[in-house]
Amino acid sequence: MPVATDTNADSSMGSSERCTAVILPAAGSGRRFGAQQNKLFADLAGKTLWQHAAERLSANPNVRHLVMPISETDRPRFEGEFGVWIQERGIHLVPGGRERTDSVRAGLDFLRSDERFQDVRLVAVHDAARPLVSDHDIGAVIQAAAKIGAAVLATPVSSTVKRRLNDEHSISTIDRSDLWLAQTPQVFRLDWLAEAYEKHRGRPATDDAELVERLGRPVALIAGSTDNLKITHPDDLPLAESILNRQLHSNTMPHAD
Ligand SMILES: Nc1ccn([C@@H]2O[C@H](COP(=O)(O)OP(=O)(O)OP(=O)(O)O)[C@@H](O)[C@H]2O)c(=O)n1
Ligand SMILES: C[C@](O)(CO)[C@H](O)COP(=O)(O)O
Repeated sequence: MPVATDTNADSSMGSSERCTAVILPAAGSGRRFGAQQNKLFADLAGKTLWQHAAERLSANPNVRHLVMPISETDRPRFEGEFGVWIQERGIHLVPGGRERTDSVRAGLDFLRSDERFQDVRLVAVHDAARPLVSDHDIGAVIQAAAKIGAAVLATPVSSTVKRRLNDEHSISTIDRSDLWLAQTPQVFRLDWLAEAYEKHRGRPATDDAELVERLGRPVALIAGSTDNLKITHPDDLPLAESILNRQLHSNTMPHAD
């Protein structure tokens, strides 16, 4: 599969064909982060992680709707402490599920069940735990999906990859030359993602692209940035703070003439 690093999107494709709804899965438990609360409520430069993610996706001109699957445990906090913020941005809260795919399915079912969203052609699924995705990368993956039907952001593997065999001291090395680390947003034609979830019978999948791959559909790989990290472990938060400082600083630095 060729890797598109800069999509020359089909400019003839009108904005209506790129009308995008975002599903922002936020219903996880943050087990690996180890906090008392859902890691998505962690503070990053004065805003929570999920708010950074929601704002960045909403800033793309193709994004018309945002649906956020949440856990019922967190619902009082989302509706209380953040209720006005959510309402002002027209974010729709839906009950998430046990697995990430259950939460995405819930968001997808909500989009497909309501005529308010009949203009949607593309669905962008983005982890609420990825607060630092860039405008450029969001635009690139949406444009690629508008052209190809499906696209994911990813970064090439830059370290040697080892597989641990049965004996803990036995390992093997995997050829990394065509290996990429998938990120989100992952963007799909609505009908492709709907078909993928209709045919999904619970076989584990750690991302949504895998479900669309199982249909045999093309999925473009769009080279993204390592800045777009997923906050998974406690050490990821200070790393995100330094990345955000750099992003903010570079945006405000006067351009050298
Ligand atoms: N049942 C689930 C599981 C995950 N997610 C969301 O999917 C994204 C990526 O998942 P991950 O980073 O694994 O978050 P958690 O599942 O919360 O983390 P952990 O596996 O450590 O519990 C997160 O925004 C998370 O909230 C979700 O909406 N529903
Ligand atoms: C979807 C994803 O972010 C792509 O890398 C990743 O698979 C999510 O994994 P998680 O264990 O649900 O965080």
